[in-house]
Amino acid sequence: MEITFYKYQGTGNDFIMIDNRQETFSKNDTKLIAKLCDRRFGIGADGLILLENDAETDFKMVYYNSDGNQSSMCGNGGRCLVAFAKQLGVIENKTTFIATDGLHHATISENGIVSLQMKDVDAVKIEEDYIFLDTGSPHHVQLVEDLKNYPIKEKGAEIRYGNLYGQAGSNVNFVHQNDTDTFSVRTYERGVEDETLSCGTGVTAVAIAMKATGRTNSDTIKLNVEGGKLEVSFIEKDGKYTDVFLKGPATFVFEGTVAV
Ligand SMILES: N[C@@H](CCC[C@H](N)C(=O)O)C(=O)O
Repeated sequence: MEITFYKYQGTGNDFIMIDNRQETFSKNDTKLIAKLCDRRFGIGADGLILLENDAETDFKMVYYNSDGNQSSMCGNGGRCLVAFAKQLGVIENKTTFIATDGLHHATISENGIVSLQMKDVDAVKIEEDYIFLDTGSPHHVQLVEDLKNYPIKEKGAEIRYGNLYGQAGSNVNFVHQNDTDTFSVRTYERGVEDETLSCGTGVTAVAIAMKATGRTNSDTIKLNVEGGKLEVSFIEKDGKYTDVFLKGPATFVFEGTVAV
């Protein structure tokens, strides 16, 4: 059997997109999904995303990490899925879709910039040397001195598999402040078990964490990631974050078919 797939990337976080509105894809085949994401034996990607029909919204998002397991919300993947939905003709320039963490509203510009509304954040756990919050996926955030040379995979895995986060683990974001409203971020991603070039829920967590700890007074924050630039904006009132938007490019790379 052959399946048609579309490869997208959002600031270097890359995904296999599949139109599963006919529900023909083997959704529970963890080994197949991991093989499709494998960068030597498969197509290669940080994750795989299914676009499915939904009775109440434009479409449903189903997200898998490259380990083949279904996971929590993917911000860059959500942005790429909006662009994919437009390419398929499912939407024009705005949409509401459902994902594992609830409803998401989004717009896409003519030049492929997607602004995705993320879930509200009511709880930010501030510790002495790190911050933890959930932006649709769990994120550990900590500032480091020399981000450029920091051992991301080694230190990220220590935290991800350490005692802090138990069986579920967490994504881990290492941060450097560049100026009053700009930060550089490198992310170790749970379920990829390596550094990715960008993580959308991760930079959203960093932006909120930097506001919550007084590192910035801005409500629109620029994030430099290894694969490009993203922007996060929000409304903060009494430690609650609403109208949270993740904005940046979502790019179609190629279309193909693969034997499964
Ligand atoms: N790259 C994603 C995050 C995907 C989910 C994450 N790896 C997890 O399992 O929590 C993003 O852009 O948010």
